[in-house]
Amino acid sequence: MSVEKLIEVRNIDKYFGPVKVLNNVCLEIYKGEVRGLVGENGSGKSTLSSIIAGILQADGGKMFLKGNIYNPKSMIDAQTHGIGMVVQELGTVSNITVAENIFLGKVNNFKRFGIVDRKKLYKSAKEILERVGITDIDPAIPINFLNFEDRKLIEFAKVVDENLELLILDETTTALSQKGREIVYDLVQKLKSQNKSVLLISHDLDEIMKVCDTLTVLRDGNVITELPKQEFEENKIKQYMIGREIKGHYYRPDAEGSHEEEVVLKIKNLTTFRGVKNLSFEVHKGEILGIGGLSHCGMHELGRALFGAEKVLTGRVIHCKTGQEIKSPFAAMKLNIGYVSKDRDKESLVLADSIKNNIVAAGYDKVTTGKYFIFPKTENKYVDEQIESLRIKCTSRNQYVQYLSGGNKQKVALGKWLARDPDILIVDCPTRGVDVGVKASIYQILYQMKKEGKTIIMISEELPELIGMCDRIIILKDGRKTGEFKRSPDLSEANLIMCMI
Ligand SMILES: Nc1ncnc2c1ncn2[C@@H]1O[C@H](COP(=O)(O)OP(=O)(O)OP(=O)(O)O)[C@@H](O)[C@H]1O
Repeated sequence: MSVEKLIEVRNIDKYFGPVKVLNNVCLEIYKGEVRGLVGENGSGKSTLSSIIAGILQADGGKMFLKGNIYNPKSMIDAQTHGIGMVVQELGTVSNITVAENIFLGKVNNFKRFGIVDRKKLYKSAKEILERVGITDIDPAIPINFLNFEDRKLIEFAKVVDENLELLILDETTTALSQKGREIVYDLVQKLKSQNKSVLLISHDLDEIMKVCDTLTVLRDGNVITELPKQEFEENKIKQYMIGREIKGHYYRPDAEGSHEEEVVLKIKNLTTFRGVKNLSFEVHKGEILGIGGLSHCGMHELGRALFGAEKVLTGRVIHCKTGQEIKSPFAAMKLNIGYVSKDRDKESLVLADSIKNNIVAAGYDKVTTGKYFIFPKTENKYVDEQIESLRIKCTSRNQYVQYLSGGNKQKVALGKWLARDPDILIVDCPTRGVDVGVKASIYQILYQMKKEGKTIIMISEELPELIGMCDRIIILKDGRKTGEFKRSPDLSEANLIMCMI
């Protein structure tokens, strides 16, 4: 890290309507520095980084880039100044190719005699992909063919060009599996060695402590402290973030697995259109079953198939109590099965609607009195219980979900199903983007559900979460089961990884 200052953010204020979300924020990033930015959900991290990346404009304060006033009017303007950001949710455009996404707005540069030279376009895109370490994605395919993780990686390729001086990563790694994360960490190291800078937003404190040189903690829009690497200490950082100590167990406290005898779901020779290949297993009442693996292992498709939302080629998912086959989300919901998708903005939430309507959407039968009546009081209580227990940071239950921070959106996606109290809950990356305090509460809620005899199927890319919470873990590779582990104090990440690669 050099002593040359790249960017200085001085006394930045930001309001959304009457609400002040950044208050007099100051931040400096030096050349070759990897700076972490942490804070609770809704503390202002994305807002601050969006201002630096030209996506939002500040209401007060100044920014300087290499000593000169810096006031980007748009993301493209920021990029021409060497500042690129990978946003929290999907930043790619559907229905066009990977290459067209990479060269969005610049495809005309590949025109010869009025026609786009596709060969040249794909070749250039391939070079860019390789530059960031992505070798297995064909630039000519429509981006819709890729899963969430690969689409996220394409965004890296888009922002990392020779011009880049500061790369901002907003909660990107939690959307990635281990392989994707390694690509990102390698890239961060490469940029650092070239004296370029990185601003890394993450709720994964292990990652922050490993990757960053310095750290800024935000709370309620205020900078609480700045720490150099030698002062990084997990508990201290958590305390700065949430202003109190996290007491009790983070994961569940018991060391041995347990569940009832009763089998609630039977999966028989399941093969889906994408991902899953000839998979058979059973899930029990009162069990937390973990499903893990690398990004393309089929675990996300499996989650969708268990909820009847994925095209099944052969095999069956059977609800044992009724003997019914689960063939659609409607059938699954009638059997009191819930599902939280990894792709929360597209599959779990209606962004242009209120928190209240999103949470009630899965539970109309729970708030209806008699056959037809919904009393506002009952409905509001149903929603407010989730807002309180998950500490959803919002102006009111009527606030539109699109105006919530990423982590708070995730809480709404989860609250929608927790409120319904399902007998079987399938959660795909349940704590993605959620801060450490709420993460602990979510784990407690899931453990409590298990103790009440509910079944939870937890699909996760976070191995500590699987080890910490599950009674049993199934590992998939190329859509097939390659390992199965019972809960044990001796179980390590290395045991699981052996079956993943
Ligand atoms: N467009 C918007 N309109 C109104 N309020 C907004 C808007 N965008 C963000 N907010 C609010 O600003 C506050 C800060 O949000 P921000 O996304 O910066 O938080 P964050 O620290 O990045 O959170 P997370 O860890 O959950 O991603 C939140 O209370 C959020 O609801």
